[in-house]
Amino acid sequence: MTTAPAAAAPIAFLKGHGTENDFVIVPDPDNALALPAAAVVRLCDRRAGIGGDGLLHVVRSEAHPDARAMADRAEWFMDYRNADGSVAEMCGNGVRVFARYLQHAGLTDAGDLDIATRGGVKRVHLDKNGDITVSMGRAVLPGTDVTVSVGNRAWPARNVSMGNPHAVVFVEDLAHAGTLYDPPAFSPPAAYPDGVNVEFVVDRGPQHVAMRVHERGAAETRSCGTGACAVAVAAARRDGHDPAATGNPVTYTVDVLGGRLVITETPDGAIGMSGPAVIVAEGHIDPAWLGSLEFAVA
Ligand SMILES: N[C@@H](CCC[C@H](N)C(=O)O)C(=O)O
Repeated sequence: MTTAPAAAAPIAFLKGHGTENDFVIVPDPDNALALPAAAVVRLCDRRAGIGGDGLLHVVRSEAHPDARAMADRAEWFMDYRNADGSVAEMCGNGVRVFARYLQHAGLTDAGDLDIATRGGVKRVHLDKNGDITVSMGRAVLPGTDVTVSVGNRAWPARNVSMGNPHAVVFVEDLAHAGTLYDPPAFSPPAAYPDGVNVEFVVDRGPQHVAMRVHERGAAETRSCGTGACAVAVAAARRDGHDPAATGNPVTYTVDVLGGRLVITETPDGAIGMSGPAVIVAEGHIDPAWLGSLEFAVA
């Protein structure tokens, strides 16, 4: 008598977004799933898969080699992947959606929690008004001269690191960024050896700007949290605001295509970002489809 092989267990997923920067969420506390880049690409595919700008792999820090050293400070690790399957150091909207997932799953209460990321441990506050605030750490502004170009237009850009790389460009009109299907060109190449997220920014009013973004590993998205922080700091320096020099915090409102983020930099250089984060759906991934993708259980 032959025995049929045991059917693979369905794999749970959720879908969420923060200011319409959207993510496939895959809870996997014990890090039992192998998530090769090809599987991430198909899961994030908006036609053949679930669809998302990126994927949030939810793993206990002690179960992931990239996070084990942070396990005493943060129980959960955001193993973040871009839609093209690449790994990124940090995702500001992602960490807020990650916190919303932990709350939704009953794994944390309203209040403060620490989340491990490849960009270090981030403190997240679940506000009573429904927004989520994340302490993003400090921006680094290397001061290198960078040029960004789209078509026959070129602009000087401000190089800002939020753990991941950004080029912030002030433009007269957001339409000048074009369709943003393709990554904007930049020079010199050595400024961003691993690629870059590019933000195009216009003024809306005092300490109020609007931006579009081309995200490394995803194309144009409707929001980017680390990008909004980079934009707020670049705009503040352009406008002559430096909290470290004056001792006063500075707040910028950053409008993105998918909503609004509020960014505050305090005199110690720490940057806080507030905005909404929503879980919109949950379900199960068909294991046969996953099998056809060679998406394997480790
Ligand atoms: N959307 C994110 C940033 C995600 C990573 C980025 N594409 C990169 O490769 O650095 C955010 O909200 O910060």
